[in-house]
Amino acid sequence: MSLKPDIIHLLARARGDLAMGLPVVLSGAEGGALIAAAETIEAPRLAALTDLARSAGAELTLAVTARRAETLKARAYDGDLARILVPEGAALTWIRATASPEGDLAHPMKGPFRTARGGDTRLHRLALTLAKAARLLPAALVLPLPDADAVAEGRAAGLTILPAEAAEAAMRLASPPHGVVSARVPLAASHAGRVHVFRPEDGSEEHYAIEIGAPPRNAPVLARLHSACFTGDVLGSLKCDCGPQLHAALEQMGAEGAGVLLYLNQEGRGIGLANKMRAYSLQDQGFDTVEANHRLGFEDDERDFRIGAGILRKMGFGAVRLLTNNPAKIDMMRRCGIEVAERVPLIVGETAQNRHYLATKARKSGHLF
Ligand SMILES: Nc1nc2c(ncn2[C@@H]2O[C@H](COP(=O)(O)OP(=O)(O)OP(=O)(O)O)[C@@H](O)[C@H]2O)c(=O)[nH]1
Ligand SMILES: [Zn+2]
Repeated sequence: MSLKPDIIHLLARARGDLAMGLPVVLSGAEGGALIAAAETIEAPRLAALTDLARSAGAELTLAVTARRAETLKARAYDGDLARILVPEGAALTWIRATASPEGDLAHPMKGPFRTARGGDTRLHRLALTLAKAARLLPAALVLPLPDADAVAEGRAAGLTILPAEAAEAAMRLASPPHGVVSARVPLAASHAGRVHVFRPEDGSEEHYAIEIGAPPRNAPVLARLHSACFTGDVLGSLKCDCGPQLHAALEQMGAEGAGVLLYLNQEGRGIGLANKMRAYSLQDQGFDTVEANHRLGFEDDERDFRIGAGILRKMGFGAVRLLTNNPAKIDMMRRCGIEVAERVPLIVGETAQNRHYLATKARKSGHLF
């Protein structure tokens, strides 16, 4: 048996390396690229990357999503992304300010930015996918490596070498979490509570299922797919309706005697807590929840609902009565092969502070209130 890591392990290493400011080598058919996350790279490694670019005569670019490019008024010739040319001698502050909207209003005239046009953008796209998977800002420095020798230098320096094609294929696949353990937990909403812990094969966050009673597997189960919201669920934030929705769903399951609530660690609709807090800062500058996501470079919703569907199936549920106001969740469940026999509305927790947030969800995301 080989002890070598496979592509799933290498992907987990790549996410960890990027999160800690280490570059990663993406290897292609011939050469590849050296990539680093704009949010975490520090000055000495940026200097090393710039030196390498200069000595190799290669163009260092900052890949950003088309959403971020729109805010920066940078031309996105590549559809969903733009490759901003990093000017000679650009400092770390330039990289960070281009990647992050924190200072956009204070310094509105950042550009003009020059962007690359033509050529292969595959590795840039993969770099952005990896940055998002590491819950970082979606912006990555990309330095093309001309040949196998350059890739070998990265290996010699101890960097993670990620075969690009295999990585793309592996990231497209859903990684169904497997059940690790379950135990009885009596809850205020029901004494017949049981918490199951699920662990994805790809080394990403664990997810939880809270089973109330003993719902039969051959009938639609009262179900809630709840995405983690540290501020709402734990702190009782008034900016959203998550906490009241969490408790109301459990209470309804307790009252009916059966149900399943999936607690999915997809904080901030899949962008992570740090990025959600960045979005909250933008909301304090007057942007709504969707605009804030876009200015950061994200789509409205970055969650992968295949995870929730996979957990339901692992638990033996094929049909649900889904507690939600979000029609996209119903569509996603159906597309993932879970029958939605009924939508059960879950309208609780409106406050003076979240009225605007809920109105935006209704107007822009089609929520049914
Ligand atoms: N990015 C971002 N995420 C937010 C914001 N406010 C709340 N969230 C997150 O949004 C998610 C809310 O998820 P859900 O409770 O599943 O809500 P939903 O998709 O609106 O659908 P239903 O509640 O089922 O109707 C949680 O992960 C929160 O952390 C925000 O302003 N920006
Ligand atoms: Zn919330």
